[in-house]
Amino acid sequence: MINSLDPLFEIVLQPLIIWSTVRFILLLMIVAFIFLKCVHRYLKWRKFVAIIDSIPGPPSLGILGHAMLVVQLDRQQFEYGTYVLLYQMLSSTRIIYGKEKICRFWLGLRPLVILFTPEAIETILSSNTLTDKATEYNLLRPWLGDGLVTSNRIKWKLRRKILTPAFHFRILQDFLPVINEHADVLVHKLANIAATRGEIVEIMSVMTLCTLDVICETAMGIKVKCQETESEYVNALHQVSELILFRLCRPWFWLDSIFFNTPHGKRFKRCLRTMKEFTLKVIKERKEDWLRCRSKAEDEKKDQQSAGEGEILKTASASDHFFYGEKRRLAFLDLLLEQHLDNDNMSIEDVCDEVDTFMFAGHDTTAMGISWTLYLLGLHDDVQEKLFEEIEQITKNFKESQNQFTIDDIKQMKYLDCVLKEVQRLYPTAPFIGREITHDVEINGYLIPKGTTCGILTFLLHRDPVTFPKPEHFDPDRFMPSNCVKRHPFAYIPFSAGPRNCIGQKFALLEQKIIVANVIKHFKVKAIDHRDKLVVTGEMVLRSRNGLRLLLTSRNQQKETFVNQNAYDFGSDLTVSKAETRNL
Ligand code: HEM
Repeated sequence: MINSLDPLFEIVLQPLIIWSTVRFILLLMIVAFIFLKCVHRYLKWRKFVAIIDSIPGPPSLGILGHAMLVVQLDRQQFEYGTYVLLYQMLSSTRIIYGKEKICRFWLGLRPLVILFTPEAIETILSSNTLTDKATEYNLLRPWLGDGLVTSNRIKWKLRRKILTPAFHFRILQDFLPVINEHADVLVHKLANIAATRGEIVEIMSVMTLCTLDVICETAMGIKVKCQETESEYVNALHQVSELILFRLCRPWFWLDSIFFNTPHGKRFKRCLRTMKEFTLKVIKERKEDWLRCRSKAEDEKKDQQSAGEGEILKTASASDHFFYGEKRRLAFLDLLLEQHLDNDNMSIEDVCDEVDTFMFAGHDTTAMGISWTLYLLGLHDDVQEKLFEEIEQITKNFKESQNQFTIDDIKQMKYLDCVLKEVQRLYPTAPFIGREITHDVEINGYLIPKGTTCGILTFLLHRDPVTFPKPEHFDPDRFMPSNCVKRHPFAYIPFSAGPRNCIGQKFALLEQKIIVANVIKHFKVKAIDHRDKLVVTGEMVLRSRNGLRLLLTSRNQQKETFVNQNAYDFGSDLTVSKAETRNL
């Protein structure tokens, strides 16, 4: 019997047994490999946690990190939201960790290292290899996609190269009439509000609409008249920025599949749709103009070619008609469209990402810069009067037909320059700059390992009592050239520094100067609330959650004919902001 099974055993069963054994050994090896990999990962993670925990910071709760703090703060039901409390806690980091000059937190499994001294910040910002934005910026991606603020590495480098010419001084100079025009509309609007509303104005909401008008017409080449009609875009923008912060401090909402199925996520999507519709409209209108002008230029070219070679030289100006036009204006959006339509360097999605990015970065920032400036001027009468004298001195020399500030006038606004700088010191529009640590670095004797988020708090940096004695004191003279000589180059960085500094800073200064000069020329401003009454919070930009209220008085009632002039129609409802202070 056994003998009859032998061939069967040899032919069928033996290979089966061998194969099963091999499979078992292979499986064992795979399991052992996965196990060892997990152990390796775990040991690596333990080492990483040990390194991070050697940096001074509050004790945390394992994988929840400091997220439990958010849950505890949520229970306080603070009127202006948990994020405000968190921000105020971060802003007091120096009180506890001032000696160590560094502090770390855990956002779930992500370590966040906070820096607030010039030397430490220089190490990060001056590096050509640490240019990636922090992973947390990914929360902006559903909105800003891969635009200049959020993109990294090759994409960012290429975009930065393409977009830099749009902010050339010669081009900015051509924007002066547009900025002056919108400042004029603003002055009329403020006069109207003052006349019909008992003169108290919440300035942030008014200013946001003005700067949105400016960015749309200068950078996008489109008149949107936000100052004269209500803007759904601005309301949606406020909600989106609040929701991003809501999400940021709750790591359990970082997964899209979870967040977008919550009521907050659904509201985020609705607001995003409103904003995208607005930017798409802007792009569509300009693209149609662009195509119309291009075909017109091509027709002219053909006509001139058939007329003879001598005429061909003229074609350049014909095709440039649109870009430079009679007013010599090259909108930033045209540059994008040129890359999209002519050079195939950008898809239409890329254009949308950049438009969304610049619409946001180009208006909310300057709106806050101007609002904080007017607010602080409203608290410091002496500074306001000195500034008014400077402006008077300039306008006294206006030629007879001149009613706008020119580039030479702006160059003379030296005191205003100091005022704007001091405002950005105390209330930096961008209060937080985040970088991804992509290779180990050493700061203040502590190793910051790859995979850490580095947070630069300009709000704290600018309050360093060594660099800025009596840091809470508002004193524009700090920025007189002779007082800046010995200052560390990274002690004051409202526009960031190094390769990823603000591309729009010259634009921002120009716009802020023209608008502030126009307002102060026409009104005396007085702040209603003292600084300790403000609920200051570092959202995407630094704002006061309970507003910045100003009392406006016309400087010369007799001369001011605009008050009841109705030169501009602002609609029946002058309530321009529906800023929601939802308790997130
Ligand atoms: C008072 C006004 C402004 C302030 C204080 C400001 C500040 C800043 C800061 C601090 C950064 C670096 C952010 C980071 O690294 O996370 C930045 C980047 C940027 N800003 Fe501004 N900004 C202002 C106005 C503007 C304007 C008017 C525009 C456009 C017209 C603009 C466009 C940008 C862009 C595109 C970036 C990203 C640059 C890059 O990563 O290469 N900003 N800004």
